[in-house]
Amino acid sequence: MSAANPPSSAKTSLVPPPDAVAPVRHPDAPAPGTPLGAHYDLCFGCGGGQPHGLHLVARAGEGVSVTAEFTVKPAHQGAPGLAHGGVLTSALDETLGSVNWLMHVIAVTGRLETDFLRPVPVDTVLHLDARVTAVHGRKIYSTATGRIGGPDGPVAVRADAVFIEVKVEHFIENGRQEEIRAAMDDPDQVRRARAFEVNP
Ligand SMILES: CCCCCCCCCCCC(=O)SCCNC(=O)CCNC(=O)[C@H](O)C(C)(C)COP(=O)(O)OP(=O)(O)OC[C@H]1O[C@@H](n2cnc3c(N)ncnc32)[C@H](O)[C@@H]1OP(=O)(O)O
Repeated sequence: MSAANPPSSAKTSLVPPPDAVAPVRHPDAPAPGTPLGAHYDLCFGCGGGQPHGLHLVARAGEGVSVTAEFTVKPAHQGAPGLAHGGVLTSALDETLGSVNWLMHVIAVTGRLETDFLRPVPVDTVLHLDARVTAVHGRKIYSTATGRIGGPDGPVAVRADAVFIEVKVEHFIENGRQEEIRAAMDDPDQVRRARAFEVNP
């Protein structure tokens, strides 16, 4: 194994360590049922201004959980008439990313493992559900499902993930300046806060 392709190890395990703690919903988190809106207008997952994006719509759930819907469009195909697996993983990633906001924590995906259980045809609405299961230091352990045929339909995809809490500097130091400036100037205060402040 080369250094450029390090092996996964216990450090990247998706199983929380024994001394992990339960996630805590921030007192100012939006009430269950409240739409979360996009954290960034050009986000591939949730941004309304991203013509090639998923336009996923997420809502706060109970505790540290969210629900979301994503409609598979013809642009999302892999096999003829079926959603591309990477697109479905993106929908899971976006849903899992949005749930961290209920703790008012900024975090990025460290590891994401997806199970594909059923094919998902074009025009299907994928009903997503994500929740944080445990927190250990900066590591946030979470899980998500995507169902078809309705919110209580069969599970088509599922994922487990570890997100890593980061400071806002993560984006400022690594992102492109023109997009960072545009996001900071966003007149939508909630969206600007979700992108750049932990405790607005
Ligand atoms: C503006 C929009 C806002 C809102 C943002 C919302 C965005 C939503 C979009 C969906 C989400 C995405 O796709 S986010 C984009 C995709 N992800 C990324 O680009 C992340 C790229 N990776 C990185 O930048 C880095 O590797 C980090 C930040 C993840 C970790 O680097 P670091 O900060 O130096 O931290 P490090 O010391 O290495 O590790 C800290 C702890 O995390 C553990 N850890 C580190 N990497 C992993 C890993 N892959 N899997 C498991 N665990 C890991 C370590 O073992 C350690 O545990 P211990 O020793 O403490 O026990």
